[in-house]
Amino acid sequence: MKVAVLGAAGGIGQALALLLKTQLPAGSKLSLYDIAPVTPGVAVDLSHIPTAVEVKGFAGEDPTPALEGADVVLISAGVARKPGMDRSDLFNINAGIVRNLVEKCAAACPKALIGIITNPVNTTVAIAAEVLKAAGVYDKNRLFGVTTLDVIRSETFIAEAKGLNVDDVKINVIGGHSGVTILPLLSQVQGVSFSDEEVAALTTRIQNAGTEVVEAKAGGGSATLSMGQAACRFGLSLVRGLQGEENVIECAYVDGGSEHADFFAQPILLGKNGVESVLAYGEVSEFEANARDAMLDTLKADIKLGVEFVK
Ligand SMILES: NC(=O)C1=CN([C@@H]2O[C@H](COP(=O)(O)OP(=O)(O)OC[C@H]3O[C@@H](n4cnc5c(N)ncnc54)[C@H](O)[C@@H]3O)[C@@H](O)[C@H]2O)C=CC1
Ligand SMILES: O=C([O-])CC(=O)C(=O)O
Repeated sequence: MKVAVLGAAGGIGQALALLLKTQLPAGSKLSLYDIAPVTPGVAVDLSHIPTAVEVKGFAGEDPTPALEGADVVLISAGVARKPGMDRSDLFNINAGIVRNLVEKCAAACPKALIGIITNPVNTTVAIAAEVLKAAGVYDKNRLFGVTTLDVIRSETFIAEAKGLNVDDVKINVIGGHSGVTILPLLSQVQGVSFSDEEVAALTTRIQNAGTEVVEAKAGGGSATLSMGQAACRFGLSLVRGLQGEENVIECAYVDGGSEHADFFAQPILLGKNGVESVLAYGEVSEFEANARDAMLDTLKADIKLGVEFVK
């Protein structure tokens, strides 16, 4: 199994690479690419950790050598937010970066599962899809917006608020990955109930959790370590699915035939070809149904921006 990380010298990339070096199955290959010249050195550094995962690092303008033979590509290349910015403010720079990198994926590893971390995810995933379509290699089951950070934050905040063992907390987070488009389905969490006030407060905290980190880092970037953990969880789930493991389920932002929008985050069953099936997200409360319906104009506009950027 070969996993490539694009943006590997960055805050997320380095954390993710470390976790993958220590957690990928024995015999895996880890391929690190970034425009930053330090990247081969990041790989040398990681290569001294005694695990049966081979690491190689690549820098420069062309990611192709890093991508050849890749089964999974995780993309965190691009710029991150500073206080006062929205994720959509990253579009001007990150749209072109994602377009160019996915063009290289289409040529070098057209069958790879591609996970997009770079913001604004609601839009960059649509860009990636259009690029893959233009190259004639689009398979909707192989492209994912990584929204796992919203899931792990929800698990953490719910466990804290309710005094639960965090390992026992499971939740679906649907929609997209910014502001009101992030919708944790708190009504479905087993073994616990929330007052209306708690639902409102927890939902808002989960939606604003990225900003919480951006403000706390005070100009030094956005979530990197928790995102590294989230991307590792998601990447390992992709690998487990590819290896034929059963019942591997994650929420992700996919082109899954949703009635709500062309791309929508919801639970998916992973398998040997990426998305094995898109799962229903189940019953929702009135609060959640209203929040879901209210987000759709924003989500659809974010998607349209990405489609038009490529066309
Ligand atoms: N999906 C999600 O839940 C989350 C997404 N993000 C997003 O992830 C992205 C990366 O964040 P950080 O790692 O904190 O940023 P960072 O600035 O620490 O790292 C970004 C890396 O991308 C590299 N890069 C820039 N252009 C490139 C190109 N054309 N090819 C290859 N590498 C290139 C840079 O050299 C840098 O090493 C941001 O857009 C951020 O908003 C951040 C947190 C959560
Ligand atoms: O908020 C940001 O800019 C980074 C991000 O997507 C998150 O932490 O969820």
